[in-house]
Amino acid sequence: MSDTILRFDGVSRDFSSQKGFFGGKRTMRAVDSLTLDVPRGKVTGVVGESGCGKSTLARLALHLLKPTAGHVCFEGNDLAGLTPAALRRQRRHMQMVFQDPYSSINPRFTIRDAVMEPFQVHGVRHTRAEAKDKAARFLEMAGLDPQLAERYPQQLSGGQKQRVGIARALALEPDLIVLDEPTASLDVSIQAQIIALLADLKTRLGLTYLFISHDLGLVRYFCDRIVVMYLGAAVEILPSTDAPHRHPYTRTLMDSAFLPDPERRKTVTAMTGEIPSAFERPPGCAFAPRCSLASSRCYAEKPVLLTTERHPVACHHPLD
Ligand SMILES: Nc1ncnc2c1ncn2[C@@H]1O[C@H](COP(=O)(O)OP(=O)(O)OP(=O)(O)O)[C@@H](O)[C@H]1O
Repeated sequence: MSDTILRFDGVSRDFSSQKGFFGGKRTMRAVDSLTLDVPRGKVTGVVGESGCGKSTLARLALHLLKPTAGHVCFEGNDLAGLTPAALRRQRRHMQMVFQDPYSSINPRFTIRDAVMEPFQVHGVRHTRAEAKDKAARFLEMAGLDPQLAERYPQQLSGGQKQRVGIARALALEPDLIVLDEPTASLDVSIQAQIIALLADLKTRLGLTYLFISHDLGLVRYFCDRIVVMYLGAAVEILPSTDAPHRHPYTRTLMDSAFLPDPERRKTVTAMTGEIPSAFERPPGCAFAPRCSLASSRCYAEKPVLLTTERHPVACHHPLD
């Protein structure tokens, strides 16, 4: 079995939109030539400012979106090359937890129906009694009293709803779970409980997580490695949470986070300048207009993600 469960190989994703009332279509690149291995059994965090392509990456991972270019391979299989039936079989092994799990669930479903729905969608045959038993087991695994199964989502708190979202993701016994801002809409204390639950499930079930978040403190706490994205591209892949930041963007981003530990707290640096438009990408480094180290080369030549002696970084002038 390969150490890599999921691989993005030169993946790009474009979106088109109408330009003005009489204008033609114009295209923006939300994910740009991304090559990334997601190692089995680890938590890979994806961070970056709003609009940098994190959610698009999450959807590409599960083939909820098709890449415009490149390949997304799960367990070595290019998802775009699978028949619909084979893709459905693969999807059983890869699930997603959304920020708001109930945005995609029928509000007239009971909690039990919501947890059992993946069995129907994926054609997993169970008698009603077996399905009920399984739903109770997964609710318990997600830290919920199975007695809640008869209730409706609107009768649950935010944290309980997210636990139902997690139970639903577990129902098909996946290997990979993509977590797209799973705690972003929860209170801090509930957030901590959900993260503790996810950490426990990962150990117990040997899961792999792709964890999308804009919360840098949380990513540093929960993830084994961190992918830093900027305008659709991975600019640095930190192999551990204490690895030195070599891309000027990573350093500014990390320094702009508020750290609870006063020992580790640095002077907070605000990110200045605007992110270039994804409709009109600059020819060189997309971070150059905001970077104090930018040279003429940075404006002219796009840096590629190269594995230096330390770890992959896409910068002409990486920091020591
Ligand atoms: N379906 C779509 N149609 C057109 N543009 C889209 C679509 N989905 C995403 N985009 C655009 O792609 C870019 C990346 O969006 P994405 O949601 O992936 O970013 P993000 O990093 O997850 O942002 P946030 O943290 O705010 O959720 C944005 O400019 C967004 O407007």
